Amino acid sequence: SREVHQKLSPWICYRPGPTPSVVFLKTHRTRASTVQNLLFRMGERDAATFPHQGYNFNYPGKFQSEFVDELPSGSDHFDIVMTADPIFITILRDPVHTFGLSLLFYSCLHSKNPVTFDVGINNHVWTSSWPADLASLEESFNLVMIAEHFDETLILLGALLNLELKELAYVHINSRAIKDVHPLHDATKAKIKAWNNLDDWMYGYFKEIFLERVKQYGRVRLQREVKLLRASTQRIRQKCLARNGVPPEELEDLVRPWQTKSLTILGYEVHRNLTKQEQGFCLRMVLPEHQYHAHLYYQQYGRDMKAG
Ligand SMILES: Nc1ncnc2c1ncn2[C@@H]1O[C@H](COP(=O)(O)OS(=O)(=O)O)[C@@H](OP(=O)(O)O)[C@H]1O
Repeated sequence: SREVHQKLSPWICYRPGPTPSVVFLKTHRTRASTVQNLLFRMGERDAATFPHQGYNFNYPGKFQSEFVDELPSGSDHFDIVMTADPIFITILRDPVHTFGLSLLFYSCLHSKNPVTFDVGINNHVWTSSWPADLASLEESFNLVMIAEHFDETLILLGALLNLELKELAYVHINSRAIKDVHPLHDATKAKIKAWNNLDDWMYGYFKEIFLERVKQYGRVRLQREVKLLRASTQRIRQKCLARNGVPPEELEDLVRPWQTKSLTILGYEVHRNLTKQEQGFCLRMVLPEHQYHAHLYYQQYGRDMKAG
């Protein structure tokens, strides 16, 4: 909205050079909002165009380029959805941890193999086309991040998109309040795994590929860079954050995450004694996704996003 936009506008710093075109497939409860936040920051840096259709492109319907119905003047669907050689990225997490959470979050969610559904392959039963489907997914995606190795995959993302350490700094977006975190018993974990056998299989497949990528990159080099990333992120968090894990009622509208009926989602408060430039950076790092969408929309179209 205009208000969000006005509070955020001082930060923009375009970077010269070619700007990559990126497609990020956002899976559910996989730490994807945290990745999305840094991709939004990168897009702003590059004055990129973002497609919008509400907040979620009609999910759980399939994505269609026609959804991107409001285009900046002078562009057409082809420009926006099909730019040459986009970089495809997604993130997966062990289904044991995402499954129950997804159901709590989205009552409309497909109840079996929700992540397989998210990536667009048959999520009901194993069919003989499954191995080929996975292979073609692997071919389509330049990087499948693995949430359990978040910082390691972030380094791979940084290498792919040519991002600096500062641009990879993050806070955990969409964290649940501790009262809403219930550890699972082993028997429940086994049941979830069996119920979501396709998600589990896909996760295992891409985890192997990730480990292979790590080998190619160089384990020692990766660990060294992860250490640097953690130190830099730590410094940035100290500089930016006045408070972590703040309940919604104590946050101003700008930084209050969207809440669900069953879960409390926590947010962050940014220090007040920052320069305008620093404040622009720090606010963006903690900005919940709805506010960030609204800001990008306003920036692109010069008007507020329609409700709904
Ligand atoms: N970097 C990093 N490390 C560890 N955990 C992280 C990280 N980033 C996000 N999170 C946790 O990811 C959960 C939210 O996932 P999503 O952003 O995919 O959720 S959503 O579907 O978009 O709502 C949510 O998990 P829970 O707090 O367990 O619910 C976030 O706290």
